[in-house]
Order: sequence, then C-alpha cells, then structure tokens
Amino acid sequence: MARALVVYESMFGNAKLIAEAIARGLSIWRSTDVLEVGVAPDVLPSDLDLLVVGAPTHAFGLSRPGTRKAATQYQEQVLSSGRGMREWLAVVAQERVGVEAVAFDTGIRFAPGSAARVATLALRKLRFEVRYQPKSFDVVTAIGPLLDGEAERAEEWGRAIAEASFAHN
Ligand SMILES: Cc1cc2nc3c(=O)[nH]c(=O)nc-3n(C[C@H](O)[C@H](O)[C@H](O)COP(=O)(O)O)c2cc1C
Repeated sequence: MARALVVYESMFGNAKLIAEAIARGLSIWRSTDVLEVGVAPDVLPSDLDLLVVGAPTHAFGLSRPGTRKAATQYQEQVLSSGRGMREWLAVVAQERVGVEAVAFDTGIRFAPGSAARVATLALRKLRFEVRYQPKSFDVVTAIGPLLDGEAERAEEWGRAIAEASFAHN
C-alpha cells in the first residue's frame, strides 16, 4: 500500500493538531505515520511515496534556535524542544527519486511570511516532487488555539492531496 509520512515541528501543539488532521485525511488512501521532527528518521523509508512537513511560522519563516528559545517565554515546556524543521531538512536524505512532498505551516492570520514557503524551497532543493502549493493554517494568538474549522480544513486538504497524488501515480 502507498505510504505517507507527516513530520511536524510544534511548540504549543497547534501544528501537531494540524499534522494529525492531515494524516486522518491522507489515511483514507494511504498508510500514514505522524512523527515529531525530533524523532523523525534522517533517512526516509524506501517505500515512502508522500512526505508532508509542517511547522509554525517563526519570524516570517522556519524557526531557528533563537526563536524556539523565545517560544519558551510563552510556555516553559514546548513540544519540539530539540531540533526544528529547518535542521531536519538540512540533513534528511531519501533513498529513491520521485517521492512527492508538500509543506504546511501554522501562523497568525494576515501576518506576512510563511514557514511552509521556506520548507517548500528546501524540499525542492532536496529533489522531492513538489506538485502542491504550501498551505497555511491559522491560530488565534501565538500559543493558539487554532481558528475554528482549521482542523477540518486540514483533514480535507490531506484527503485532496492523497486523492490527487493517488491519481497521479
Ligand atoms: C518566536 C516566535 C515568532 C513568531 N513569529 C511569527 C511570524 O513571523 N508570523 C506568524 O504568523 N506567527 C508567528 N508566530 C506565531 C506562531 O506561528 C505560532 O506560535 C504557531 O503557529 C503556533 O503553532 P505551534 O503551537 O505548533 O507552535 C511566532 C511565534 C513565536 C513563538
């Protein structure tokens, strides 16, 4: 069966909820795992055919050690307390060509910048097949919660990606 992996970075749990909702949508078509970026493998499974990456927008892009430290001023214990998506994308390797990939982020509505756009550039550099536009999901304040309906929108997006990529392969 086709296999998908959702890798997320999340400080306060919002991107994690979106990752899980996307996985619910994907799992209609694919066997889907969800992993926090700190425990994601550096070499992707050889049978993987779709990678979804997601992270909170920090300072208009992907987080850095300094922005992750700043997040602990909002909440002492954060979920992604180790490496972030930027660091994982700098080391991750895939064993075969043709793996599709797509990125999402969470952020404050109408704020400029997007972690998913930065991640998409990294995915292209890593030679993933990037066919789908990055997607942003909104939080009410920096620590959350998600805006009403965002988890449902994420699940629907996951389902649409799975259907489109299933049709393509
Ligand atoms: C240090 C820091 C910088 C941030 N910078 C931005 C930003 O540039 N644009 C934005 O929309 N949100 C920004 N935010 C809000 C985050 O996007 C928000 O905390 C995140 O989406 C929540 O998801 P999480 O709970 O998965 O971390 C920032 C938050 C922190 C802690």
